[in-house]
Amino acid sequence: MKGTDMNTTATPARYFALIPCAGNGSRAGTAGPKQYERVGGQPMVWHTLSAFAGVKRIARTLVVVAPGDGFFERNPTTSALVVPCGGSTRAGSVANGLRELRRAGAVDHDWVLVHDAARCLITPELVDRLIDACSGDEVGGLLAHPLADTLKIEEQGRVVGTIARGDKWQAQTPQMFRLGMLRQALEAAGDQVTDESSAIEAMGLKPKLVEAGGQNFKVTYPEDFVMAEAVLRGRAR
Ligand SMILES: Nc1ccn([C@@H]2O[C@H](COP(=O)(O)OP(=O)(O)OP(=O)(O)O)[C@@H](O)[C@H]2O)c(=O)n1
Ligand SMILES: C[C@](O)(CO)[C@H](O)COP(=O)(O)O
Repeated sequence: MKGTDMNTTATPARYFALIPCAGNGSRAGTAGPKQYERVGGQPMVWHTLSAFAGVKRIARTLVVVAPGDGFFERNPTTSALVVPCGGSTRAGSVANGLRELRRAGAVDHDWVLVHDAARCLITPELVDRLIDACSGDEVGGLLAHPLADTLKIEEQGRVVGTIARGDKWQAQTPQMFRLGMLRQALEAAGDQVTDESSAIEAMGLKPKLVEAGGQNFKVTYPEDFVMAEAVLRGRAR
């Protein structure tokens, strides 16, 4: 499918945020899901949601949580739509969230910005940068950062090769695509793809890379909490 197929409708496209928040954070070593751990005095996902609440162009934010997750019932402080439709993989959670967005009134030519709950250092400025860079684009795109380290190939604990890094970028989120195109791409790609861009690439399309710096990292390992705290403390000064 070509991106232009999605542009032929009379109503202007709106922007929706979809936050996959249904993981359990096994690599983080926390007692519960890492997105609810406190960072900078608040549950991590609060920072994520308040960044999106600060973006005027976002019509609605939908948060995908795991079935049975009671966090938002116990802490009802967000205007986002929270739906317990999480899947067993991130891609499954995103696909289910897209279905819920349609139920909430989004249509195929609307843009969806998919963003990890665990990328809590996102800012309204970065979200706006992505929207500005991609809303005139046929395909869409993602925030990303050029790789700074040399990349090694490992076999049994030893280096067997080095990969040239000049054209390598670290994919971040949000990743922004038309709802209809993304739904089709994920359906075709299956639920093992690790980001939306991979599914779109598998359709032969080339998402746009939008430089976002290194602070928008995903809190994945225990030490990432310390770094996230430090960044938030620096911003509060
Ligand atoms: N079945 C899943 C798995 C992940 N996620 C969400 O996708 C984002 C990125 O995933 P990741 O960092 O891998 O989170 P977890 O799956 O929670 O972590 P881990 O892989 O260490 O278990 C997170 O916000 C997570 O909550 C989701 O919505 N549904
Ligand atoms: C979507 C993502 O954050 C882009 O870097 C990443 O692919 C998520 O991967 P994970 O396997 O869920 O950690």
